Amino acid sequence: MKRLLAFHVISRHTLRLHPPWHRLGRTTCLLLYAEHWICIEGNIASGKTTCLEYFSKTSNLEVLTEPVSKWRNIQGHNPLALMYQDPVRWGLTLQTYVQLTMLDRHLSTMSAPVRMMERSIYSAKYIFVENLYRSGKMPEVDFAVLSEWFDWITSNIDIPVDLIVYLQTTPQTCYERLTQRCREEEKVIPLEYLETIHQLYEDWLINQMSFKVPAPVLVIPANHDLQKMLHQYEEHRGKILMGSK
Ligand SMILES: Nc1ncnc2c1ncn2[C@@H]1O[C@H](COP(=O)(O)OP(=O)(O)O)[C@@H](O)[C@H]1O
Ligand SMILES: Nc1ccn([C@H]2C[C@H](O)[C@@H](COP(=O)(O)O)O2)c(=O)n1
Repeated sequence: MKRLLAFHVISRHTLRLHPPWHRLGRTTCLLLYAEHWICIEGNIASGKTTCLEYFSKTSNLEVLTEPVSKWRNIQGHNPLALMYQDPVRWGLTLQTYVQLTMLDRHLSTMSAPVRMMERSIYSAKYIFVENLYRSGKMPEVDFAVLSEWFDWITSNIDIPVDLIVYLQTTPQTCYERLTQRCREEEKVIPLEYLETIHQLYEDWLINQMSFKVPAPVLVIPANHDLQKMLHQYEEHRGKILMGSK
């Protein structure tokens, strides 16, 4: 359901940001200005950033990429690399920081009525933390601390999501794209890791049998080459951006 931004509109000066609207009455403006929050979800290297880049050219749309650069450099430390080197020791460190930075993304001031965000605080917990814990690489006490933090955040803070776009790939496709992208920290990732992440995503968003899904899910098959992917994004543009059929 869309939220009407009565107080948002006034406090964030969005009337000033969208000049043509100042000619309408305030009530009309408030009724017109509804937020639409989209989260792009998918396995590692499934094409999320590429999808966001494509939609970033759309007017009245704000794109929020995952804060990976922060995860690779916090005051000179690289918790992403540390986590891949020794997940038992550094999993909690990375995931605590991921949770904080994703929350910060969710709560950042909106500059456009439609917001497209890469992943979410939900997938951080339901996919990556869950994976560390289930694979025996996160001690129970670390998992308990992260879970209490997550439960507190999601029960006390409104984190709006209207649509989840799931880029559905095979783990093999992701493995090939990840190898081609060649991010230094990820060179240690085996195909089996991507298979586990894939299964967690499928259980969450397709089978809907693991965790609560916070919004309707639009599945886009994403094994295709770039040209076909862009074509699909165009085909689904209305559904993605406005939630229309
Ligand atoms: N449809 C596609 N076909 C082939 N390569 C792709 C496609 N989409 C993205 N890539 C490439 O795959 C790599 C991972 O894509 P990226 O968008 O960074 O994934 P993510 O953000 O999901 O990790 C990048 O090198 C990107 O250029
Ligand atoms: N909660 C998370 C989120 C992401 N990661 C890792 C996975 C990748 O190595 C990297 C960025 O992911 P991408 O955008 O390329 O899919 O961060 C994690 O470990 N925990």
